[in-house]
Amino acid sequence: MKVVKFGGSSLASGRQVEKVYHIVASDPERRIVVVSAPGKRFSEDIKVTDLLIECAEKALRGEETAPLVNTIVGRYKSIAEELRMPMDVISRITDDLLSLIAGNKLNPAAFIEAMKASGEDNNAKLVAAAFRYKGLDAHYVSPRDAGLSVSNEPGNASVLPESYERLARLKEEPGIVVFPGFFGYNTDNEVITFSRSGSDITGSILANAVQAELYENFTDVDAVYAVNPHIVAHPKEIRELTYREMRELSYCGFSVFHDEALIPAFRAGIKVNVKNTNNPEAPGTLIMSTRKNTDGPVVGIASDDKFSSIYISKYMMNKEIGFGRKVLLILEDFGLSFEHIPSGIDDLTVIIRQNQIDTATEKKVIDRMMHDLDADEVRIEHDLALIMLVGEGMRQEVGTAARASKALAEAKINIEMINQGSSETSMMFGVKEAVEKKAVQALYREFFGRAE
Ligand SMILES: Nc1ncnc2c1ncn2[C@@H]1O[C@H](COP(=O)(O)OP(=O)(O)O)[C@@H](O)[C@H]1O
Ligand SMILES: N[C@@H](CC(=O)OP(=O)(O)O)C(=O)O
Repeated sequence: MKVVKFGGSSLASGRQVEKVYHIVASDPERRIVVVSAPGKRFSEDIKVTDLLIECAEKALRGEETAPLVNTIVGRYKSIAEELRMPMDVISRITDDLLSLIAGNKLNPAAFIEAMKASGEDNNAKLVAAAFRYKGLDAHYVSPRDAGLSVSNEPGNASVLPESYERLARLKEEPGIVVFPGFFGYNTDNEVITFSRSGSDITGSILANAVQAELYENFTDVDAVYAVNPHIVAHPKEIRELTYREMRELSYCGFSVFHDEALIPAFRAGIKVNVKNTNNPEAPGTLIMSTRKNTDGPVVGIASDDKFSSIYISKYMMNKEIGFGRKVLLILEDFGLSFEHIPSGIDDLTVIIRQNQIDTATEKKVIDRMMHDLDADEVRIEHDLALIMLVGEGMRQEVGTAARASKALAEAKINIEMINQGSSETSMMFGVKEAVEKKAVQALYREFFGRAE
């Protein structure tokens, strides 16, 4: 049995749903189909999830929502029309959306969650109806009925371990199960979503639960490329990746597969195959525990922006037992999670995601650090980009850092900081956001040669 997930780009129009139908119908092992909400049909288009968030916010402010409801329902309707399906499913989707909007708004976060999740929920109903209409024995299954319980963290849920045993029963379902991605239910039976792009996570959880032979993740590119195709045109396709490599890469910008979606598949030893809905014959990228390393030290280069660094300097810091603990305690008190902490003898830098800290908190953090740590200097800088060189092969090969630094120096890029992960499968370079693309392009040339 295979679990197959189709992203928003694969379900954005009737033509796309038609392709999805053929992919599912062509392999009887494709028995569990996880779907996202309809995504973008062209680059300026708006994802249904974003339309739903806007609609929920308007409803909370008491503003007119009818035009947005029309646009959202119109997205589903145009899919059904393109497929020449009966329209009864569209009436049910319209009723569902209208009753959600008219529903309880006492808890605004819960209201937004339910609206957001309806994108996937209604699309699963539509896709199941489309499959049936085209002759497949398919039916929608609700995450509530299937027992997908998640932590009570709106927009950032994690699956609860007890879900797996219940979800394993999906194996026994007759025909093809169409399951909405992106959300589960908390213990109070309220809808809670994963973080954005989280339908990948649902697919991985189901693959683990039913012990699938493969988790196929269908998107709109032929493979995971060695670098973001928006930064380097026609980059090299990656054939094989380890779970660890993919997690590092997706955490730092490879948006093609969600970093949190690796863990459930990894725990059950299920291979993940990233494939293209528009070119299903292409082999795609296989993600697994180990791979033959024939590609040199670096398999991929990822980058992400909007990081801040908190620089802390204190003479003789190296001798002060408990200094690191005090720094971490301050971060914890302010609810700040950190990404990296490169350190020297008398200083250390904490890298955090910028969206966690506003100007007022920034001042409080600096004051608290100056006071509690008795620091000589505490300074916060913003607008940093992190670039990750990733590859299991780096462990065996000497000189990767030197090659990377030389490539950046030749491109006249100043390196703000360097950090090598203790697993030795990744190396991080911090640069100013303004030179992020140039830096990634220089590193790509160094490790992969010119793009075709
Ligand atoms: N290294 C990479 N390899 C492939 N695609 C990438 C990479 N980095 C970023 N992307 C982007 O990820 C997109 C696919 O992810 P996403 O839009 O979330 O798809 P879906 O709608 O299928 O969930 C690609 O179209 C591409 O623009
Ligand atoms: N629709 C949700 C969840 C998701 O996974 O979408 P996509 O497969 O289009 O990335 C989002 O936009 O976040």
